[in-house]
Amino acid sequence: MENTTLKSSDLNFAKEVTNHYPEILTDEALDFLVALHEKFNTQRLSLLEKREEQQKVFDQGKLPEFPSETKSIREGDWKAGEIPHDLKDRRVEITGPVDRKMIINALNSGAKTFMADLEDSTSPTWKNVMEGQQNLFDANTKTISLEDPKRGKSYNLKAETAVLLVRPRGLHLNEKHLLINEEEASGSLVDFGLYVFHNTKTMLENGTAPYFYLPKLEHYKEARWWNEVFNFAQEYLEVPVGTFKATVLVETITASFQLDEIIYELKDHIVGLNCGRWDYIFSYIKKFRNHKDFVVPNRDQVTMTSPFMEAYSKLVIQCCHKRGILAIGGMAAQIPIKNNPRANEEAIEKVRKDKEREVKNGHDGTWVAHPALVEVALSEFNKHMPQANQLEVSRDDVQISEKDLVEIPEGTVTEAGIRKNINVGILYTEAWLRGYGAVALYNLMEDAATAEISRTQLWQWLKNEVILENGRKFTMELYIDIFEDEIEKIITEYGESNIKNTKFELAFKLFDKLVISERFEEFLTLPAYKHI
Ligand SMILES: CC(=O)SCCNC(=O)CCNC(=O)[C@H](O)C(C)(C)COP(=O)(O)OP(=O)(O)OC[C@H]1O[C@@H](n2cnc3c(N)ncnc32)[C@H](O)[C@@H]1OP(=O)(O)O
Ligand SMILES: O=CC(=O)O
Ligand SMILES: [Mg+2]
Repeated sequence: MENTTLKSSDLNFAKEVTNHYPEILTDEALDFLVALHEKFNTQRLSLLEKREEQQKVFDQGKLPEFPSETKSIREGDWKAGEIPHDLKDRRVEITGPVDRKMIINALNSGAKTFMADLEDSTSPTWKNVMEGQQNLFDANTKTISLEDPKRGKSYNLKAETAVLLVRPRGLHLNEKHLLINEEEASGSLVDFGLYVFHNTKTMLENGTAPYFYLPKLEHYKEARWWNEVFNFAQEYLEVPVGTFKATVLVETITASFQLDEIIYELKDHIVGLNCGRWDYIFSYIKKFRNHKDFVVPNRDQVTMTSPFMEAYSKLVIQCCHKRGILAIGGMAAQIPIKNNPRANEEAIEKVRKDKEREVKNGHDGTWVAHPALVEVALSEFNKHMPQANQLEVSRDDVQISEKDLVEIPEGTVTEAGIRKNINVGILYTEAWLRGYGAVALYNLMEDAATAEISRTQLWQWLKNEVILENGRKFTMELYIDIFEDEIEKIITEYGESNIKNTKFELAFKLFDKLVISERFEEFLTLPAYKHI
């Protein structure tokens, strides 16, 4: 174990913390968080600064390139380490927040694996984060259960459950309720640290191990940081290097240019890459937002068959299989539609087609957002992939260039698209402020990544005063007109008196500021986090 100079007495709770969750925040666990913070927080902050420097380069009109300094890694003949037995077949992965009921439902859903999410689909209130850790602990000790007396329902684990993976928060998010040496802790390190501290022993006894999804990486040096965090934690907890496993989300445009490098940095721990399509679209718009003539059409016109999205997903498959790891697909946003069988059938058909495309392209697995979609995805993967995975599919036929990865999708920007972005963005922000990180809106799953697309598009269209399909220019005046109109609609729908019991007033202000500010906010959750 390494010597540290900070002690747990250097850790304080923010004054608004009233529940210290003594079973989760034990003295020993806090010592571990302090050690992680001391060793890795400064590096985390400097990686975030590097992101800002990179943005300045993009703002000058530059585009990403395959890095010259790592050519030998890209061209080298090497493979990542072994995939453990319980991660070899990941044909259907269900995802969802760390809510107690949803954890039980997801583990029982029939999916091969379950990604318990402290990121895109969790609003990181102190309660959500701490209770989430308790729920994960209870899931691993198989003691998790829940009674819902109002609905007369009991929730218990089935004999056979999905393999558990956990997604900690991204590097950009602080945990403001924990102050270490007067600095806010890192959300990533708190989520990761508490999880491995409390669960490693039990998981190893159960024949599995702590498995992670690592979100929003922008550079291979961020993968290196995570690798060092894994190594440090494994040594601290006295388990062998390579015990923990990671699947990295490829959900930033810059990561696509460094796939081999990311795998290489994490090669003792990595078992897969995943196409996080929603954040990827967000990142694409965000990074090139200041490029001349860069306009991405309405959100619903950007799909997995848009050339830049197709290029990226195929490159992920090719690169993963070359290095012996799994290429997991992404999330179709459709969820089951109650009380409208025809619309439901259409939604399910969209999911089916998406999964068919993924498996035929060579993906080894995919994501679903809802238990009722497990069967749809399973049957597509079973049909086209009878074996556990398709690592043998090399996709050497695919040649993806730097240009292919950034090709601007064709389409239109419409007033309806603007209205939808405002409406969905506000509804999501309001829910997030109340502690809900994933919601169903207009029969689609919305979470932080999809909401980011909405507000980033508005910012970018407004800044560039794009010409809409109807020939009008999207000026500030037009934005204000539409925004006020959309607010009116929400107020009418909810009723003046009900609005007072919601977070809409704050959501209106926050969302409007995100859109009209001269300075682009890197993540909408950063200003919103001040309010939860
Ligand atoms: C871009 C990305 O990062 S994608 C990954 C992150 N996002 C997600 O994981 C979103 C996951 N999905 C969800 O959170 C939910 O499906 C929502 C919020 C979209 C819709 O949830 P609901 O409105 O509760 O849906 P619905 O009423 O149809 O749920 C029916 C049942 O399924 C359960 N359920 C729904 N989705 C899930 C899920 N993902 N995992 C586990 N259980 C679920 C509900 O809890 C409910 O259970 P119950 O019958 O025992 O009460
Ligand atoms: O995290 C997944 C995404 O699509 O974003
Ligand atoms: Mg994401």
